[in-house]
Amino acid sequence: EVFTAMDDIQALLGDERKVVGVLKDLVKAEKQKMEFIEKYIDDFSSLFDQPEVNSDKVVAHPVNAFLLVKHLSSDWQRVRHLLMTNLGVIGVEQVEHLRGSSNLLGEEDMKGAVEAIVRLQHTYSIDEESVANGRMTRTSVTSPKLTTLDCYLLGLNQAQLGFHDYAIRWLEVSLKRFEEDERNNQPLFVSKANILDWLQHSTYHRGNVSHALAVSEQIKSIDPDFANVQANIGFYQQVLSEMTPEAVAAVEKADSLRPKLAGDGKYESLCRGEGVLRTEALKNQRCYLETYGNPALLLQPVKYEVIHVNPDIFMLHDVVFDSQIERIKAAARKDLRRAMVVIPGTDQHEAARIRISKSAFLKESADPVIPEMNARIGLITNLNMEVAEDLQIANYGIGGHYDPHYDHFRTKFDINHHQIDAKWGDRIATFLLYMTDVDAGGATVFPRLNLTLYPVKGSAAFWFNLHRDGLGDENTLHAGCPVLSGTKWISNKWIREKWQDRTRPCGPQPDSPEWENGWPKDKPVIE
Ligand SMILES: O=C(O)CCC(=O)C(=O)O
Ligand SMILES: [Fe+2]
Repeated sequence: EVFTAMDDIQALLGDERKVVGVLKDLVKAEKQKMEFIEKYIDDFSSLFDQPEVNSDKVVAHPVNAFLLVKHLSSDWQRVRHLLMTNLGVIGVEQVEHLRGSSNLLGEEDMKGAVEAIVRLQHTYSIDEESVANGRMTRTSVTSPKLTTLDCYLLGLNQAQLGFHDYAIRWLEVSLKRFEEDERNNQPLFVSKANILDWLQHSTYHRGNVSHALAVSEQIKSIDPDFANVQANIGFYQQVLSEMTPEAVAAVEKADSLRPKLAGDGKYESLCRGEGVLRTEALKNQRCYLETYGNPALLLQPVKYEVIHVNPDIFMLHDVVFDSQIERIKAAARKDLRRAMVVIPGTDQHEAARIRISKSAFLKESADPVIPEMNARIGLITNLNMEVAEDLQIANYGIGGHYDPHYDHFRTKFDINHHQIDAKWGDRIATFLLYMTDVDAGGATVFPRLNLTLYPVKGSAAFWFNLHRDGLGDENTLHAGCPVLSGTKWISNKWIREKWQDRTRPCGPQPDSPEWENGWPKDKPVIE
């Protein structure tokens, strides 16, 4: 896996500001060029296009003769030079030099960005008008109102990705904006027939042949020569002639009920904040201070917030310094940037670079901050770090998310999972450090427990994946919600099963013996 995501976009931005500067100069130069040529034309006209004056008489005037000679000699030389200088070519060279080959984004990147918008609309139930009007999020960062062409491109890319219901919604917005532009005499950068063409395509894919036919006929009335319009009409007529009127009516009815925008799964609803922050039973008791009797923690005990009991889930607060987080990020960037260079000997680069999330495991040798972190995690979880995996760093890109999953390998259906090595065993616990606050979205959710954990920079989610008898706890199913706005950086430490008996005794009972009435024994509540 490669590491790019938001960081990569930041890098693109710097170069792009220079590119825009170059283009501005270019437009200015091109305007001056055109102004001179226009003046060249006007000079001639003002000299000779005098009504009721004979051209012969005009050139008999010495000044006019001079002006005509000037027009044909020195002025022409200047115009000739301007016409021969192709500012466009110069501009292209400058821009491509500034961007460098690694900053060329392609179709895949476009698809990635479009897919992210679809996922965010779906997860957070955001309609396209809100997106198109710059009201996608309620954060301080806004987006501009989208143009007809923007909406059209979103629609056609969604159609190409097979999200036909979303495509239709976006193409309809595009159509509305097109008609507005037309009424207001605004320049049109896409034709109505093109918008309708993708609309008929997606409409057909949703099964509504009669409507696809109607849209195609509309295209034909605008432009009878539009590519494939005649063939499509013939095809749809053919398909319809083979359908019973009841079947046609049924699809029309089904299609007229626009699909629900919001994902109705538990995962999506928790991402939208429809869950709880901790179990009901823990409403009045939240935190205790933990030292594990360890002198190293006496001066600064760890603030354990109890989120859930069986499976045991905690939020640990203020576990690292911001300066440590910055060092971890820097170490990850250094390690991961190598993966995103152009593939040698080709002009290809990693596809879809702004998509989803990227991650990497960092060895202790990567940077002194890594062993420092590992030791700190051992101290505050009281678990043995000799049997833990390397620290994993992840950065989520636009719409980046992680579908519901277990961190453990062993299930009751697969007790000999190949990833459980004999020496270390399964992943007994997960320590998930949030290295950023997230503006909107990006929560960690537990669908079976109705829980939503919001990322807080410097806090860590910490939970046990295994029952005391060693079996994976299915209630630990969890997911990372799509990032709606902002950046999400996390570190994961997966701690293995072996040698953890001292602090996490195993036994025949699946659940924790240290708990009493939903609270850890002997821990005074603090607020
Ligand atoms: O991003 C999150 O909040 C969850 C990540 C996760 O579950 C994982 O990386 O295994
Ligand atoms: Fe996970």
